[in-house]
Amino acid sequence: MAFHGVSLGYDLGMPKTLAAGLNEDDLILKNLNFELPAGSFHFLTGPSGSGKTSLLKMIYLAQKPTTGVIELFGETIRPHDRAQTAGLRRRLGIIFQDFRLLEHLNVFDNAALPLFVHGAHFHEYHDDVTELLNWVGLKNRLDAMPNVLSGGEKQRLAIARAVVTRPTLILADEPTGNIDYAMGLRIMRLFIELNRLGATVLIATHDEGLVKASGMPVLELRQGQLFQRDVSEGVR
Ligand SMILES: Nc1ncnc2c1ncn2[C@@H]1O[C@H](COP(=O)(O)OP(=O)(O)OP(=O)(O)O)[C@@H](O)[C@H]1O
Repeated sequence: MAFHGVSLGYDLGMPKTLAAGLNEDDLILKNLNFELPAGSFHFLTGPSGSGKTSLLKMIYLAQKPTTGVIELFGETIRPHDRAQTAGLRRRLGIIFQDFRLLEHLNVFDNAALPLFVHGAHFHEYHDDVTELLNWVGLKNRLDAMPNVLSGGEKQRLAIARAVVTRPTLILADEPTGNIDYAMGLRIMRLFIELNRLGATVLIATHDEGLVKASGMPVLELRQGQLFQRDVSEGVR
């Protein structure tokens, strides 16, 4: 995954276009050039409003950059190429800040949905989905509907659903925002394990405690620029 000269500005909720007249001060993200090597693990930090969600959205192809080019899995993203978008998205696991669970499906079916959509059969994914839900502490909630779950339980379900397909790239937006520290550490261990198995991981977070405890490198957004911060302390 790589950004080449990527900038982003918003205009009335829509990404600004060059034709609208680019003013450097209007840009949320300014001329970003960086690469996330395959198999790497990074946190993405920065003050509220610094553009973390916007940056993730561009990677998962929900937001077109104002300028520049993004490469995903070795392909240059063509924003209007729907077939390409669908193909690339299949390799992504996304944990949204607002969970995006399906209210009419129970916990098990929400977690299994990406596999079901890919044509897998219940007997093929039953054990895997159950084990994953056990890992995120939802083993006793398999039949519960999303509307009775706590914020933390919804978040853990969203995490399970995002990683159930063993995606090539995992993007998470504040994945531990609603859960306690001990469960946050457990979730981090899950991400680290998936990373060890080959997934590239990028996690936007405000949680400096978890960042330090994980000891993984940090990309920090400040005033539209991206800085690399190495975290030497911490336990893996
Ligand atoms: N669709 C949009 N239209 C206009 N402005 C937007 C839009 N989305 C985000 N913004 C603005 O872009 C800036 C960056 O927002 P973004 O949500 O990317 O930041 P963030 O770092 O993820 O913030 P937080 O940590 O609070 O979630 C903010 O000033 C926000 O108001």
